[in-house]
Amino acid sequence: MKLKNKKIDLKDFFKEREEVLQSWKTGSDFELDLEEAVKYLKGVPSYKNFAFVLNKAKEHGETLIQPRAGVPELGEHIKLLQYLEKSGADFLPSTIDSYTRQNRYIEAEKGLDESVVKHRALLNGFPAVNHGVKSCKQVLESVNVPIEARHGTPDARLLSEIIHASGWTSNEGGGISYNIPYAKSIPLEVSIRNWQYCDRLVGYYEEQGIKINREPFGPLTGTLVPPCISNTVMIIEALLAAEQGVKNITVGYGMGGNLIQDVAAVNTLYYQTKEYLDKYGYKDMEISTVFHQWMGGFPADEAEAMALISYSSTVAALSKATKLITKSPHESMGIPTMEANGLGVKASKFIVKMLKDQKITRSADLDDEMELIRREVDCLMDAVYKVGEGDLAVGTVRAFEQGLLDIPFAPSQYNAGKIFPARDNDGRIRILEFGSLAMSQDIKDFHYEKIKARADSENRKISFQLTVDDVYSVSKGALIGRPL
Ligand SMILES: CC[C@H]1O[C@@H](n2cnc3c(N)ncnc32)[C@H](O)[C@@H]1O
Repeated sequence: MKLKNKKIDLKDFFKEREEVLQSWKTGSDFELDLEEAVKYLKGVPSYKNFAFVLNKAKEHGETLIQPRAGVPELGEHIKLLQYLEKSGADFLPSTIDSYTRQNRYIEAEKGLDESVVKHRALLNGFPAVNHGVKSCKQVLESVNVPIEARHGTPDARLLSEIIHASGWTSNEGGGISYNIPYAKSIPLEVSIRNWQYCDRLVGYYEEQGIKINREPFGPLTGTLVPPCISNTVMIIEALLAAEQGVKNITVGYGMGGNLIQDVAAVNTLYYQTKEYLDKYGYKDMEISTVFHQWMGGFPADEAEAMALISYSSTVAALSKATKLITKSPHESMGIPTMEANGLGVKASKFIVKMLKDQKITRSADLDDEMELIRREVDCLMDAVYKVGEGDLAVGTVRAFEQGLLDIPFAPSQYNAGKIFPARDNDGRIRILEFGSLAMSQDIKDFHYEKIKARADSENRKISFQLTVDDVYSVSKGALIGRPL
């Protein structure tokens, strides 16, 4: 099918839906009949509707807390979510396992069965497709806050059908953000088209009067991603979703580490997402932002990990992001215990409450950083529309093919991987090697100057070593990877 950024015709959607529901046995559950699903979704109380709770938080200038969490067994997963709700989570996830993310439902089934027999988690998340709608409804009915599916799935069509029919009113991901950082060999035109389907399903529910939130995955590879790149991907995915009828969108940003740059990035992300949605005719959009606590390497020491979680929460609160995705003191080891996950929620909530009525004073420095990000994003967006001859979906595929868009440290063969970031003397993420990134010369010169100043202050030449040192520095307790 020829990719284009156009709302999928309902007739074509229903036809494709038949195939999607046949891709695993739980797809034929009666509860997936759309009338059934609409009826159930209309019965979800507003305090468990993700879009409703987000809109309210935005109105009151609140930053709400959400962890990641998912274990294979239904009973254990419910216990985990109830514990995290008690720890103060305003939203709950269900983090989906890696087999499900690759549509490998046979292995997910085996892992789930073995987990039940051995009463041990043998999957790294909750296999929602294998559980099916009935069990996913049980998860929702066991908690008192909204639930979102969090995963990393290039083809999330069946997963999205099942979680929404189960009353989970938010879904994370997108055709770029759940492909390039997660998969090696999925063509972008495939993942973008799959996510147009997921967004069209949300558009269908919106047409029935049901609000559903969509959250593109902001951090991408979570390693020194320049704000202009993640913001551009967010704006593209917001535009693609809006074309399919999505109305409630949370655009995301992964903490970079420098306070001013992070606050600038979140605020510019919000304003430019709104600006581009307005510009392309999507007027009645409800936009919010989500800040992800540090996504790079974590210190092993639990006190240092908690300090990093608290610092991340401070930045999130000062950026006035609508939502904050938390980490735990077990981050450096892997999936946290329930208790450790709860500690991350509690500490984050405490900091956010302490900063509720405080804000960063506007300054020339903050304004300059916001203006820089705005100009960088405009350069990239202009290039995408140009190379796509006006079509955003086509432009995105071609921009990645030509390296005009390029995400650092991504595994995908469809990503050029020629761009290298490094921090400047304040620890702000700059671009050391631009590859073919579509950026104006004056901006390139600015980045060079900033990195040169840092290299000079460290008495060393500009080289890829700066990038390498910065990849590891935070886990070693410093923002900038200075020579010893
Ligand atoms: C995007 C990567 C993040 O997701 C986290 N993560 C992945 N799977 C789970 C999981 N099953 N429970 C809690 N956190 C999880 C992981 O610790 C990392 O912080």
